Formats: sequence, structure tokens, C-alpha cells
Amino acid sequence: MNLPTSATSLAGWQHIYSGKVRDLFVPENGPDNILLVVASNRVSAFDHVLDPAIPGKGALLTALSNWWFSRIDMPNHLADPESAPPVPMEVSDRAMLSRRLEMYPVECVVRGALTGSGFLEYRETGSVCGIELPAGLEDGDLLETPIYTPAHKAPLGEHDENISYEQSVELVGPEVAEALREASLKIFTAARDLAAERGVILADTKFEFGRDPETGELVLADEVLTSDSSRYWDASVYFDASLSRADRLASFDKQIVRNWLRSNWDQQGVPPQLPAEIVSQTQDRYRELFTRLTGKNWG
Ligand SMILES: CCOC(=O)Cn1cc(-c2ncnc(N)c2C#N)cn1
Repeated sequence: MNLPTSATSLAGWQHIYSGKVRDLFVPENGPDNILLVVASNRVSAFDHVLDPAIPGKGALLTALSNWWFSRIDMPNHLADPESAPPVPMEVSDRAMLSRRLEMYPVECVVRGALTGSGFLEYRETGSVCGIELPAGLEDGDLLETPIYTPAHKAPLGEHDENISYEQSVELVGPEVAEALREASLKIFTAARDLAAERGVILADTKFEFGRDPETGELVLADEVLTSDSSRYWDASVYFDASLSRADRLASFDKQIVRNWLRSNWDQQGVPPQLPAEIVSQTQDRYRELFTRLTGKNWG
């Protein structure tokens, strides 16, 4: 996977970490309980960061995260702007000013449908993360009830490792493990129902939580319910029996890119540049997802 080579330098902030599509910064001169999460416009597919970036993607997904944070009834990591140095103008629309937490090393994945790594594990074992599922399920099938399928965060560029609930207990202890599972299932179920009212299927998502060192409380962190941390499907497409399974399970935002790559790249080496038309269509899909979920026009 080709990693981003140039981390953004921001006046007054020190870059400390680059993910595939986001970068972390801390204030150069304190306070040390603040973290700036900056979403880039980079898009990744097939484990590659693609070129060019999608203009506006970072801002749109940051706005979507903030919209969900405002609807989720639990403490979150968003910080009061008064408590931190100013956020540089060049990233302000795609930056999330956060309280620095002691992050739990558990990727809290909830699945309302069986696909991706969950389906692969099910096909091998009949279960996911130790949760037995009915026989005969196909890729993309909706599950009777959502399942909590935690993962252990892998180093950048590698896939996270699905673990059992009991393994999550070993990582964080019984009380926190139960609190993570309960919070994840509760938030997912409410978000899935809200999305369904808008004709969008929330197939699965990944939450990250931390402990606030000042209050000890459990805090929802990272990005929430964006199309980078979740699979969203268009319900009208998903239930269209005339379509192939692959088309029915098309991700709301990245399917145009994935389809183009499938037709224009042998998945060897570095992917080709995306044509301007594919970039433009992808921008439209991000805007459509934002509008479908929030009821607001983007921009
Ligand atoms: C590159 C984007 O970040 C991640 O991949 C996940 N991550 C989150 C943290 C974090 N650490 C302390 N406090 C926080 N509020 C957060 C948050 N969010 C570290 N990595």
C-alpha cells in the first residue's frame, strides 16, 4: 500500500501520526491534553491510497462525523475551541479538535450485515469473532440482530485482526469490555434505524473509544459513522433483485472508484490516476450520502 509521503505541516501544531486518510497533530507549545485530527481528501481502495485526492471529501466526512456526534447520547472527544490553540484556516473545515484520551486498543466493530472480513471468517468457521451464525448465509445478508465483532488494531497498512469478546476482555478488562460492547451496539442500532428511514443501509461500522484521564469516563472518539469507518449501501440498490450481488453491495461512496479500477487496473503495482470524471462522480456520491443522512445540502 502506498502511504502518504508528505504530512501536512501546520503552524503551531506538531504532526505526530499519519493514517491512510487522516493525520494527527498536537499543539507545539501545549496544552498536552489536546489532539487535532485532520481528515485529508485522500481516498483509499483495495488497500491503496489513490491519486488524485477527492476535493471536499475530508470536509464532508468531518461534517458527517460532527452531525452524528451531536446525535449520539454519550460523551465524545470533541474539545472546546477555547481550550486549544487556533486551528489553522487551511484545514479548519476538515479538522476535529479533540480531547486527548487514553485510547482502548479495541476496534469496536458492529455488523448489521455479513460482509467483508466477517463474511470471510463466517465462510471458514460458521461464526464471526466466536459468535455462531445460522448456516447458509451469503455475502451481504442482513443479520437478524446486529453483532459486536471487535478487532485488535493492526499496524498501519495491515488488516485489523478479528478477536473474540473474551479476547477483548483480556485486553481491557471485563468492565470496559462490556461497556464498549454495550455502547457500540446501542449507537449502531440507533444509527442504523435513522439511516434506514432515509433509504440507506448501515451495514457495519467501527467505533473507537478512550478513557478521559481527567474524568475517567468512557468517551466516544475517532470519526463516527462516516463512509470511511462504515459500509453504507443504497437500500433501493440493495433490494433490487435484478442486480448482481456485487452491484447490490456497492458501497455508497466508493463503488464508482472501485468499478473504474476493476476495469482499468490489474491490481498489480500502483493503481492508475483516477480520471476527472470519476473524481467528479465520486464527489457527487459523497454529497448525496451526506444529504440523504443529514437532510442538509452540502456546501
Ligand atoms: C490518524 C487518525 O487516528 C486514528 O487512526 C485513530 N486514533 C485516534 C487517536 C486518539 N488518541 C488520543 N485521543 C483521541 N481523542 C484520539 C482520537 N480520535 C489516536 N489514534
